[in-house]
Formats: sequence, C-alpha cells, structure tokens
Amino acid sequence: MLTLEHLAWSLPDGTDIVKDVSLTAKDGKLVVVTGPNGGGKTSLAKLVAGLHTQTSGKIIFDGKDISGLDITERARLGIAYAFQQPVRFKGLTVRDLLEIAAGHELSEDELCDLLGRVGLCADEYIGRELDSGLSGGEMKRVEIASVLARRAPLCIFDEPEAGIDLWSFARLVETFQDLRASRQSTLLVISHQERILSIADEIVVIADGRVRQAGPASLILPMLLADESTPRCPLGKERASV
Ligand SMILES: Nc1ncnc2c1ncn2[C@@H]1O[C@H](COP(=O)(O)OP(=O)(O)OP(=O)(O)O)[C@@H](O)[C@H]1O
Repeated sequence: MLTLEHLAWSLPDGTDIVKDVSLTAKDGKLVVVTGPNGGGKTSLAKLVAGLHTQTSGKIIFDGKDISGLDITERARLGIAYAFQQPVRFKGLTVRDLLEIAAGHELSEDELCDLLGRVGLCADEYIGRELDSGLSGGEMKRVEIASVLARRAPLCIFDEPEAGIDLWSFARLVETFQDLRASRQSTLLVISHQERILSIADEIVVIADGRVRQAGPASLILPMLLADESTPRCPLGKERASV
C-alpha cells in the first residue's frame, strides 16, 4: 500500500508545485491521477519515484517511511516508474533494456509476451537500438514494457497514452486490465484518457497542486464527464483515501 501524508514540493525559488497532498492507494488497485495540464501530476509521480525530494510530508510504502530514500533505493523496494517522455539509451537494445529491467536474461517467448502486451512485434524490435531510430510512440511502448518486465509491486505510468496509436492503445488498456485482475501490482497511472479513467478502481483529480476530488471511479468519472470546464472538478476534499 502507498500512502502520501501532507506531501508538498516547492521549487528553489519558493514556488509551491505540490501542496499538502494526502492519499492512499491500496494494494492491487488501479488508481488513475488526472486533472488539468500543469496541475502537478507528474511532479507528484516523481516525488513517489524519488526523482524529486519533498519539501515536507511523508511517503509510506508497504508500511515503511521511504521519504528519505533515493530513486535507486526505492526501485529496489519495488517502485517502477515509466517516464512521460522516455529516456533514450544509445548503445542499448530493446532486449538489453528489458533484461536489465527483469533482472535476468529473457527467452524469446518472454520477450515476445512483454512486447506483445504493448502491441509491438518482438521479431521486429528486440534487436533495435534505443536511439533516435525508434519513433516516440515506439519508445514509449518499449519503456512501458520495461516497467512490466520489472514485475514491481508499485508501477507508475505517466501518460502512457501519449503518442500511442489507437490500436496499440487498445492493447495497452487490456494490459492494464490484465495486470489489475492479477493483483500483482498496484498501478498508479497519470492519464487524461477517458478509456483509462473508465477502467480505474479509483480516480484522484489534481489541480493547482492539490487533490480536488478522489474516490471510486464509478462516482468520480460521471462527475468529470458532466463537467467540461477547466478545472473540470469542483474544489473539494484535500485529503483522499483511495
Ligand atoms: N523543475 C521545474 N522547474 C520549474 N517549474 C516546474 C518544474 N517542474 C514542474 N514545474 C511546474 O510545475 C507545474 C506542474 O507541473 P507538472 O508537470 O507536475 O504538471 P502535470 O499536471 O503533470 O501537467 P501535464 O498534464 O501537462 O503533464 C507546471 O506549472 C510546471 O511548469
């Protein structure tokens, strides 16, 4: 289980980006974080992954206070993060990345399964280098596959839909549903996509660095769909238990 307690993050110039966010993501749940551009979703994900250090507040993962741990230590504990804009690694192949993520060598069948889950054909991709030769959408899907390879207890996906075509996106939605059904990982997904919101267990709406709404998707999604304005949600609870 992941619990954020009064989490805040400010820039060196004192600008507050994440402001007193508290929430809980229970084991095996698919929690989707949404909200207007610039609201603080990616910053929040980076705080959980250890790419940013909070200004105040706590992050509790599986009962342990991980607020003081760096990204490597958090990765060891089982937190995997898929960047909004994946990093390219010249000299590494798709196979290398997936094997590093998995922590062991992978058979052709395993590579095929992992890449298939993001709509890529293994034969075409396992030998490809992770450089500019891969399109943005291909790179994004390879990175998602690398997080799947980790089999981490907490997987964070930042806008997995970005740059992905409709057919691959449909496959990705199935993959999230399969993962959720397996209860293997808690999934924290940042997304603006209604299709992803519609398969969530819980939805958290972040705007201006604060939780504006949170609760079961069956409750929150109809409200979001009914409210086309930006920010899409009324100001509300600042502490969420999901
Ligand atoms: N390192 C930084 N330096 C300056 N400003 C930053 C930095 N990181 C985030 N911000 C600002 O903080 C705000 C929140 O950014 P963040 O990327 O977390 O939003 P978001 O909700 O993920 O947005 P989007 O939906 O567009 O991806 C934005 O105004 C952004 O410009």
